[in-house]
Formats: sequence, C-alpha cells, structure tokens
Amino acid sequence: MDVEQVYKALTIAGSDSGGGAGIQADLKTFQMLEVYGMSAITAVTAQNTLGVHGIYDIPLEGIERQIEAVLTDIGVDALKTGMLSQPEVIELVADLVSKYKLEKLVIDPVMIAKGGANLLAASAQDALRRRLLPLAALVTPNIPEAEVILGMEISSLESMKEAAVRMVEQFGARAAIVKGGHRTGDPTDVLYDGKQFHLMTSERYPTRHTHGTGCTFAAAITAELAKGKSLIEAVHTAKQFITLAIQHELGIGNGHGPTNHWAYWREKHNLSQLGGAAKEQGQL
Ligand SMILES: Nc1ncnc2c1ncn2[C@@H]1O[C@H](COP(=O)(O)OP(=O)(O)OP(=O)(O)O)[C@@H](O)[C@H]1O
Ligand SMILES: Cc1ncc(COP(=O)(O)O)c(N)n1
Repeated sequence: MDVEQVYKALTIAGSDSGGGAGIQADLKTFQMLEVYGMSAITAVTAQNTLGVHGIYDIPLEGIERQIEAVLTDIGVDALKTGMLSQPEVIELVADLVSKYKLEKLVIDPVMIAKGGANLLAASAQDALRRRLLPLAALVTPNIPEAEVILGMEISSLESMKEAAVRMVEQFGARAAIVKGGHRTGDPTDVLYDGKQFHLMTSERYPTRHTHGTGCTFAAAITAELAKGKSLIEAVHTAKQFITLAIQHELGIGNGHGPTNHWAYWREKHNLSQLGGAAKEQGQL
C-alpha cells in the first residue's frame, strides 16, 4: 500500500468557543483537507452564534512559547494568522516568521466579528501594515478590512482590483485576494498575484450561517499551500471548500451559525450532506 506524506499547517489565531470561526474553524478545515493542524492561541473568546461575550488575551510569553514549541520540534509547511488582537502580538509573529524564514504565510487580517465585536485593537492596524503585510505570501481581507488598511472606499469590482494591487505594490504582500462576501450579487473574490488578476466567483447562497467564512477560506488556502499546491490551485480549492460549506448550512444556533466543514469532503466522497434534517423540519 502506498504511504503518502503528512503535510503540516499552523494557525495563529483566537479561540471561538462556539466552534465556527477562529482556531476551531481553521483546525476543522485543515483536518478535512487532510493536513495535520496545529495552533497557537492568541486570545480566548467566549462566543456563540449570537455574538462575542468576552475576550481574554493570552500573555505574550504564552503565545511565543506555543509558536516556538511547534516550530522547534514538529515544523510547519504553511501557516496562517487570524485574530491577533494586540500590536505586540503582531510584532511577535513578524519576528518569529522572519527568524524561522517561514515563506508560506497567509494573513487573514481579522478586525471585526460579524456580530460587531472588535477583534483587533485600532493601535494594531499600523503594525499590521508595517510588519506583517511585507511577509505575506497572501493577504485575504474582506472589503471593510481592505478599506481600513488602505484608507479607501471599495464599491466596485474596479476598486477591489485597485485594493488588491495596492496590498502588493504599496505594502509588500506577494499576493492579495479581496473577498466579495460583503457586496450584493454573486460573491466575486479578486486575486492579484503580483502579475495578473484572477476572478473567482460562485452563486450567492442566501443564508445567515456565514460565521467564520473568512477563517475557513484562508485556512483552506493554507492547507493547500502546505501540500505544495500553487497559489492559484490553492485558492480554487478553497473557493470550492467555502462555497460548499456555505451552501450546505448546518442550521446551528439562533444567530449567525457556523459553516459546514464536512461538506467539501462529503461531496468529494459522494456522501449525502449533513444538515438536511434541520432544513426539512423548517429550522433553517
Ligand atoms: N452568501 C454567500 N454565498 C456564497 N459565498 C459566499 C457568501 N458569503 C461569502 N461568500 C464567500 O465566502 C468567502 C469569505 O468571504 P467573506 O467576505 O464572507 O469573508 P469574511 O467577511 O472575512 O468572513 P468572516 O469575517 O465571517 O470570517 C469568499 O470566498 C466569499 O466570496
Ligand atoms: C476568534 C475569532 N476569530 C475570527 C472571527 C471572525 O469571524 P466572523 O467575522 O465570522 O465573526 C471571530 N468571530 N472569532
């Protein structure tokens, strides 16, 4: 029997007790894409589908030790960042990414939760621009995040393209994808790889269960990069992963529920989808 290589990915992000976003979404996504997942938790949130009910930052030394423990023993093929919370966490992550010469870094510049809670101190925005973006293989802002980082209004496909180019040319990321989930119409994401644009689009599913879509999307890209896939291949797979995860909503919770992290794997293996019972019972 053939034995295949084990690929490894690390997420540096916040914990979501509700399991839909943050560390939990990232690890579920790594697992479903058959990549070994590891984590460094920056903050613990008390969170459910109705909102964020508490944020407890992990001391800087604790974050550093988690990352060092993983890197000095197990190693990583690719990594991603999510909720970094404070400017000194951004400085620390940038120092460690440089120290260990980590190339495949995906930055999801998490700022505000769907429910409105602030997940990145305003004082950290400058550190994000100055220290982290120049190290990114890919940065994955949604439209409001790109507007804050760049100080520009984004209201059209053309301005999404301009934003992606500025992330690369002005701030030094090697590639940028500006996600279209927050616009009306089909959710088109604009990827600029430093040379050309790639537009990724899908049908828009009318659902309130979109908690953690950005985390899941960036984690899927990271998992595919860990396997050695090209950026374009990785983003294509991630788009399929997130589209199926949104399409086959689970119907969990009374607010913005999680996406379905099983959906891509079950589709690939020709299995029926979970969550249908809730739909039939009219709970969705
Ligand atoms: N209703 C929808 N139907 C289909 N695809 C969607 C929908 N909403 C978002 N997407 C897709 O999901 C991915 C994540 O985009 P989105 O803009 O929602 O990220 P985000 O706001 O960072 O997510 P979050 O803050 O919830 O983690 C993108 O590929 C986007 O096009
Ligand atoms: C720990 C953590 N990380 C990221 C998000 C963003 O996800 P969303 O915008 O869907 O709330 C979140 N809510 N919680």
